[in-house]
Amino acid sequence: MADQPVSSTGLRGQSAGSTALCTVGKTGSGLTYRGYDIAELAEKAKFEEVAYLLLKGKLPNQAELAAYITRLKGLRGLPQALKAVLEQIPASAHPMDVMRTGASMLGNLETEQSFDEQQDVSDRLVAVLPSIICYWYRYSHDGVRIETETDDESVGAHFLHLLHGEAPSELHARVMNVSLILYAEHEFNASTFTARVCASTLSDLHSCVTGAIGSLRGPLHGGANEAAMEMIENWTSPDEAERKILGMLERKEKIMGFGHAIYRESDPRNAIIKEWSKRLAEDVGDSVLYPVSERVEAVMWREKNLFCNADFFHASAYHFMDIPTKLFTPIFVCSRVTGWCAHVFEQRENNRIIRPSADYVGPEKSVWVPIEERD
Ligand SMILES: CC(=O)SCCNC(=O)CCNC(=O)[C@H](O)C(C)(C)COP(=O)(O)OP(=O)(O)OC[C@H]1O[C@@H](n2cnc3c(N)ncnc32)[C@H](O)[C@@H]1OP(=O)(O)O
Ligand SMILES: O=C([O-])CC(=O)C(=O)O
Repeated sequence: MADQPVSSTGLRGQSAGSTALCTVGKTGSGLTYRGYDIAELAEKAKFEEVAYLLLKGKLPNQAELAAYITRLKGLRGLPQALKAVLEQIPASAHPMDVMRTGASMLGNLETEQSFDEQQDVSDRLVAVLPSIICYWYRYSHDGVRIETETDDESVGAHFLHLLHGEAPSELHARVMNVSLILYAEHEFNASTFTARVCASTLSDLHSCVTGAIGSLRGPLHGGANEAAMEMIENWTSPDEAERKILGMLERKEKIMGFGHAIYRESDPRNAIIKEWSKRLAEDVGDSVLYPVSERVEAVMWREKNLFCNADFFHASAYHFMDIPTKLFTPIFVCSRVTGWCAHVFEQRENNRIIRPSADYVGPEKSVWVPIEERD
């Protein structure tokens, strides 16, 4: 890569295929799912409606949505063999590794036998991923074997119910709904591209999703919401936050939750989750974390013209709902699985194996040296 201009590394700015699912940054800061603006979806839709839109190709009518919600509710149970695997994973494991193992194990137990089953497999994944992470978390941390088949109407409420052992407040269920909508889909981001590359070999859906979870785990992608929380929770006042951020910038450290590969002006998801974070801060009587987060946002803009991406205010929002930091990125998985699966369907519909070329920068010709003569 040494001779490549920085602007073209990481495939930046190059089209790697087409999609009818999503536009990102088309006017510098916009985001649409199948043509619907993210702000409208976050205000008016249920996450399950958005999942339907992405996976089935159109918004459901009332009867279709009711049937879809009932269907998802019926798919929340965990097979005994999967519970047994989850019970083996220590409390010290990273929950994203648990998600990866959970998705992979499910692929052993409920293997996608043909692409005709892809809708069923994706519905099952949407319904069961919250059960997987919460079953492991409650077993490994609290020693309880929870019943994952709740009657909650939404994926978000189901998640919070399993995590906290009681149905969530209306406010928390609402914020989870918005959060899951915001995270559902984002064109050719790293994890989705991973899923599409895997799909392009005609592999199964569980393999595509398992690979995508691995890509989402990193702090430059989905892992940034956890990394942002680990940073801001150390600061007890906006002034301290400002001093620390200036120091980090001086040392050329990356500030997690800021910047974006595609957006140039702002990430449209930020204003939405920020507003909900503010509502939650008021609800819990916070006078530190939200003001600290706002100051970090202001300093980053003033110093570097860098804006918050979707992850930054998700950190405080999730924290205010009493969600342990290490479960932040798994929630992202519970949402993005809809986008991943929809992209796999799209890839399969018009497939050619994804196989780019590389610019070779190694030695021209190497001379073989017998092993006993090597230094
Ligand atoms: C849901 C999501 O996945 S959103 C992304 C979540 N990830 C993060 O929040 C991690 C922090 N952010 C970053 O690392 C980057 O902004 C990325 C990975 C998101 C995008 O990377 P790139 O496309 O390479 O960023 P971009 O080309 O815009 O960077 C321009 C400059 O800003 C700097 N920069 C970008 N983001 C940051 C940041 N968060 N903190 C400090 N400096 C930054 C870069 O180092 C680069 O500086 P340079 O020109 O001196 O090398
Ligand atoms: O698009 C990206 O590169 C990262 C991102 O914001 C997402 O996946 O939601």
